[in-house]
Amino acid sequence: MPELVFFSGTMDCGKSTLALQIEHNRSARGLAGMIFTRDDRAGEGKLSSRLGLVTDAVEVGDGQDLYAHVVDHLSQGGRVDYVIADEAQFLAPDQIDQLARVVDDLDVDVYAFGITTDFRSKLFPGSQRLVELADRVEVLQVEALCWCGARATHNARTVGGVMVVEGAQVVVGDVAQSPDEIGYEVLCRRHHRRRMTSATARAAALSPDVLPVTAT
Ligand SMILES: Nc1ncnc2c1ncn2[C@@H]1O[C@H](COP(=O)(O)OP(=O)(O)O)[C@@H](O)[C@H]1O
Ligand SMILES: Cc1cn([C@H]2C[C@H](O)[C@@H](COP(=O)(O)O)O2)c(=O)[nH]c1=O
Repeated sequence: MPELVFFSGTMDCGKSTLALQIEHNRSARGLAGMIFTRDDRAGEGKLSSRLGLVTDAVEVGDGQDLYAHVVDHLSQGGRVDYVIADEAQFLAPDQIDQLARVVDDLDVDVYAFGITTDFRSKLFPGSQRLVELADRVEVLQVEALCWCGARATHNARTVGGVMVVEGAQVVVGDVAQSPDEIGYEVLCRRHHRRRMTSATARAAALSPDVLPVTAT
């Protein structure tokens, strides 16, 4: 049975790498994929991984009907054996419904990849719809780690290394940005709740308040 699978995790846990591996293994066996993405860091119409691999993809626009896009391709004599949708958190809920329709009405597997929650730990609307509709939600096996060594489960947005909680839901960016840019850091829940990033933890450790007191 074809499936809608949602591969989810924090930023930087290997989702795009897995998407590219699925694409590689299937295309190596002569299968034809339709690859969708939206707002990848590498630029328009790209699906990229931090391991350096990149492939071309269809850049999804506002209001674009993904089911109609696949049907158009098929009706022009193209083949679609599977669909990959990266950065799926940026898709609209309607577009997730269209991907589910691709599975149900066209008998095509759809593999969607994305982060579940934003920097405020709120669900992205597209990810919420995926959780609601997917046949399976798969959490990636390679765990990203918080600075404390615990499994990272949350995405923090940072400015100058300090976690911020105000701002637009969508700001394309990366982990390990230069200090003056908006960046992201993955954290465990405990440190996300305490807004403690690696930089603020380091600063706290160096603060005289927490240095051992020596008798003079
Ligand atoms: N230099 C490196 N050597 C080995 N693995 C790396 C290197 N850089 C990144 N990675 C791996 O790539 C993962 C990020 O992959 P990517 O597909 O870009 O993540 P995502 O799409 O989930 O944000 C990291 O968690 C790490 O495992
Ligand atoms: C937490 C969060 C992230 N984003 C953006 C930042 C990146 O461009 C992508 C995630 O990409 P990745 O391949 O999973 O690293 O999402 C955002 O716009 N808003 C957020 O709250």
